[in-house]
Amino acid sequence: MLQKNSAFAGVPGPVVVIVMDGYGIPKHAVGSAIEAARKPTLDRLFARYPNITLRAHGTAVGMPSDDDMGNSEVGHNAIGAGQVYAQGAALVANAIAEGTIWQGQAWQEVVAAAKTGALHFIGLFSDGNVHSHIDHLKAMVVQAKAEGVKTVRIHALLDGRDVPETSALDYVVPFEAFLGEISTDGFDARIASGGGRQYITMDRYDANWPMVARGWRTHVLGEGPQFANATAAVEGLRASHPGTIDQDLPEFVIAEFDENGNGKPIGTIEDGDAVVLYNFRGDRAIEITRAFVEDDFSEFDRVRHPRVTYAGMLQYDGDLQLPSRFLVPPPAIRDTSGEWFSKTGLAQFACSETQKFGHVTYFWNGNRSSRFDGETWQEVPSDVVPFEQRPWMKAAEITDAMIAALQSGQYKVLRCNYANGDMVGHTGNFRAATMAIEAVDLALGRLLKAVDKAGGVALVTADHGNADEMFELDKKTREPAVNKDGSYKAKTAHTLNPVPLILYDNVSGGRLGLKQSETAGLSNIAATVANLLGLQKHDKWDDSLLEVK
Ligand SMILES: O=C(O)[C@@H](CO)OP(=O)(O)O
Ligand SMILES: [Mn+2]
Ligand SMILES: [Mn+2]
Repeated sequence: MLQKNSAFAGVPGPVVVIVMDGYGIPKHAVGSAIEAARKPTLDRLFARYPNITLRAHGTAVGMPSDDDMGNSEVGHNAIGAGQVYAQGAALVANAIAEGTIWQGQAWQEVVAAAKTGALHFIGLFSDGNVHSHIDHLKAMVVQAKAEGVKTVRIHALLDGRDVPETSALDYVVPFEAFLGEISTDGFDARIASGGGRQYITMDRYDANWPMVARGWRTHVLGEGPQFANATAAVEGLRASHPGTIDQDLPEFVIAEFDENGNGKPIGTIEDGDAVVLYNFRGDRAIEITRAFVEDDFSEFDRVRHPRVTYAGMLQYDGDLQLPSRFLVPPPAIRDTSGEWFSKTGLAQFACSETQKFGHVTYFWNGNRSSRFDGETWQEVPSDVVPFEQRPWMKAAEITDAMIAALQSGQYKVLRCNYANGDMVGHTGNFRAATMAIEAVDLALGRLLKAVDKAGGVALVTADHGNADEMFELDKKTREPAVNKDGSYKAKTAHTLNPVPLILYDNVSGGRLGLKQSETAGLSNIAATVANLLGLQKHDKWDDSLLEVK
């Protein structure tokens, strides 16, 4: 149980944490959908309520370096756990640098299997470091050759979401050159299939299984438009789908062609092969993993289920042991706020729409898929549409659910995530992103009234930036980069900007404030919530930011 706090007895009503996904504090007005949005509620909050900025990227959230942007996994892990752990990106990089990954049983089993079959790598093909890093893939290909593997096939998911929106060839061309150079002495490594990450394979939270089914048919069955290599595939698909950015490109299969032009896929996945999913982040890795490892599987018709030695880069879900074979142990996130509020007997409510549902549940609770006692989780089904067409997403419905939960009087701690700023920010559509922020603002206005009625307070924050920077920045000046024709290049990725923390409090009579410090970050939120509840923080949690006058 968390102990009572002598400095402050706690607010009368509940404490609500509101995460505006992808809402950073912009450095430039130009290109910021947040600056451009009409947002009277947020303007009022910033003007009248205590607010500070929090670090939400780099080492402050357990990423390898401060050049790494934040993301939902590390952000929600830090908020929920109140602590910073070295995250997947850092753990894998270290395991490779120190060579421990090669000594592990999982890698050895993969290599053993691949000596008779082929070794397949499936994953996000960029250096975004949100789900994966291409350097990890490269290191594994080199090591596989050194350990006597003969055939490597790569199934490359084009990014354009954590890296510039049409940058696929910046990765594919040098990588195919590297594979060409290393394919000597009987070693044969090639890209065998791929497609846009938002079109195949990398769905999350059961939002769109047909996406995973398309990935399966592409990678495993070798079905799809055929090309001679991945460079030709990207060029060909761009020509046939003008204006489509990398993340949305359709699937492709690499084939060898006979003299009649009939193509035979070079890398279907067969019995006896080994498969490594080299993404370290779990949300978008779980569904395709299930398709490989489950005997009894009904999400889609696999047509053929090859018996393979399957390994994840990490274990993506510790509760479900998914997958059972993994190359690097995941961060052992313990003593989360969800667990300790539960042990203290507080009823908790978590809500978001499908796209972010796991963020406020699974990531929040330290990559744990089961509930703690006293937790209620409510999912609002997301639309399956390009989100620039519906920038309001489910903000209204999430708000309805939160208001109902507040009115029920059942919950002492509530949390929700508004997906809009992030999901629409990722489309690169400035106008839609502006509307996304306006939708969140409208929702917030309604939700905060219900917080007042319940005698509670809210912490309004975000997990990382996105909509705050909708144009690529010049690498040197860090200002929005201008194309030759004076236009800007759309940016789809997260940002390195800090995020707000606003204390919406109409109950303490102005006694409560927030401490700004240079190190204040997302991991300070859990202790702040505890203090607002009149409780001391857990020893493991980073300090509270609450000031009591
Ligand atoms: O869409 C995703 O998978 C990531 C970007 O790669 O975004 P977020 O971390 O906000 O979920
Ligand atoms: Mn996010
Ligand atoms: Mn995002």
